[in-house]
Amino acid sequence: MSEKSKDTAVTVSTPSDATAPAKGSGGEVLLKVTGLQKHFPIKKGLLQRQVGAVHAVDGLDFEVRAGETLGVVGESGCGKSTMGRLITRLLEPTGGTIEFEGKDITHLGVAGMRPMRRDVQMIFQDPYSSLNPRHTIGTIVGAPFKLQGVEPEGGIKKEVQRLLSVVGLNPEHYNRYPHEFSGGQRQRIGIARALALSPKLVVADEPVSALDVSIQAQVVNLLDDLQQELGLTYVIIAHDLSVVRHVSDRIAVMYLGKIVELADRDALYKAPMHPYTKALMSAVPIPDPKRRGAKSERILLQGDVPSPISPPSGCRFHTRCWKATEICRTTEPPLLELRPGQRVACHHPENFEDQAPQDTVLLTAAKEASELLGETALEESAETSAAVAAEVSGGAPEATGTAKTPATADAEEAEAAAEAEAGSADADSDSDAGSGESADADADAEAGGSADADAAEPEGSGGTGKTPGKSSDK
Ligand SMILES: Nc1ncnc2c1ncn2[C@@H]1O[C@H](COP(=O)(O)OP(=O)(O)OP(=O)(O)O)[C@@H](O)[C@H]1O
Repeated sequence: MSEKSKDTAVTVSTPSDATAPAKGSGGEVLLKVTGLQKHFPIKKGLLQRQVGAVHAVDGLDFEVRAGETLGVVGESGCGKSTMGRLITRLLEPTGGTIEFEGKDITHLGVAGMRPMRRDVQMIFQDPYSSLNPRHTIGTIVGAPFKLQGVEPEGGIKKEVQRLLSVVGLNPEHYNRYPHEFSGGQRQRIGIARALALSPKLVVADEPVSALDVSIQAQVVNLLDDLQQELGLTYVIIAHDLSVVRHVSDRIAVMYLGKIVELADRDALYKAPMHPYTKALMSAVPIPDPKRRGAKSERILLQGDVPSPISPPSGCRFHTRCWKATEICRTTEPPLLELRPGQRVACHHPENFEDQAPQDTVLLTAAKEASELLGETALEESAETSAAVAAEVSGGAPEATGTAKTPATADAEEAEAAAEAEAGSADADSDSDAGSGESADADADAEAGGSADADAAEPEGSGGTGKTPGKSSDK
C-alpha cells in the first residue's frame, strides 16, 4: 500500500481484509459483458410511434476481474454513463448479456436483483443532489441496511459510525444534515453509503469531476485506499485521463457507443494503438515543464462526435480519423487482441502492423483531419507503425502505415428504461438520460448512489495530501 494510506483515517477491520485480492488484474472474472446494447427509442406524434433510436451503447464486450479497476474514458455522449447504468442494472439493456459472478443478470427483475444490489453499488457524480437534504447522515448511510433488511452486528448506528470513520468523516456527525458538509465530505458520505453493504463491485460515474481539483486527489486516494483495504473491484467512469491513469489497472476507451481500445494502463499510455486513443492522449497536458517542449504536438480532432442516432458506417471514428481509408468507411473493425492484453478495433492501428495494408488511399475527411496535425506527429506515427510492422512481420514495412500520411497518399472522394429499481428512482430508459443521479437521494441509496466533494475538507479525512500525479503506484 502506498504511503498515503498511512496518514489517512482509513482504519478498516472487516473480514474481507484477509481475503482482499492483490491489486491488479489477476483475479477471477467478476463481471462479464457480451454484446451489450442500449438503444433509446425516439418517439414522435400523437401515437408516439418510434421513428429512430439513440444508439447510446452499441455492442460492448469486456470483463472486469476481482480486485482490479477498469477505467472507462471517452468524450461526452459516447455512452459511458449508460454503460455504467446498464451494468448496475439501473437500465434495461436492449441487447447482449451481463454476467455477474457467472450468473446471467441481464434481465433480472426487481426481486431477482435484490440480493445482487448488495454486491454491486454505484457512486454518482453529483454530491449535491444525491443526498436527501431532509435526512441526517445517519439515516442516509444507514438506508441500505433498512432497504435490504440487514441488521449489522452492533446495530445500524454503530455500523454507520464505523463507515463514517472509514471514509474519513467524524462519526460524531451522525446527526448532521448534508448541507452542513462540504462537497468533498458529501462525496465521502456517498461513498460510505455505497460501502454499507460490503459490495464486491463499485461503479463510480465521474466520482470526482464535480470537485475542486485539490479535493479530487483526496477522494481518488480514498477510493484507492478503500480498494486496498476492502478488496473492492471498481469500474470508474471519467473523462479526465489523468484521473483514469491514476486509478486504473486497465482502461477501456469508448467512442460513440463502442469500445475502440481496451488495454492495460501502461501499455495504453506508452503505445496507444487506436488513433482516437492517441488523439485523447495528446490532449493531456504534460505537467513537467522540462518535458513540455518535447513532442508537444496535439492531435486536434476535427468536428464533433457524430450523432448516435445515425452513427457513421464502418468504423465510427472514420469521419474524424486522419488515417481513414475506404475500408474504414465500409467495414467495421472488430475488437482484436493485437498485443497481449491490448484489444483494438482499427484497420490502421498506431504502433502496430497495418491491418489493411492494401488500402492506402486516404478518405477526403481524413485528409482534412490531418491538416490539423503537426507534421512531426504524422511522420512519427508513420515511422513507428512501419518499424513495428517490420518487427512483427519480420519483413520490410512495405506499403503499410507509411503510405498513409497525407504527404504520400493520393486523394479519393468518399463519404457516416429503464428499469428503475429501488435505487434508480427515475432512471426510465426512454425518457431520462442521466436523471438517476439527480433523483431522489433515498432512491439512490439502495442502488448505492452517492458521491462528490469540494474544497475545505476539514477533519483530516482519509486520503489527504497526495495528488493524482503519483503515476505508477496507483
Ligand atoms: N434516457 C435517454 N433517452 C435518450 N437518449 C439518452 C438517454 N440517456 C442517454 N442518452 C443519449 O445516449 C448517449 C450517451 O449518453 P451517456 O450519458 O451515456 O454518455 P456519456 O459518455 O456518459 O456522456 P457524459 O460524459 O456527457 O455524461 C447520448 O447521446 C445521450 O444523449
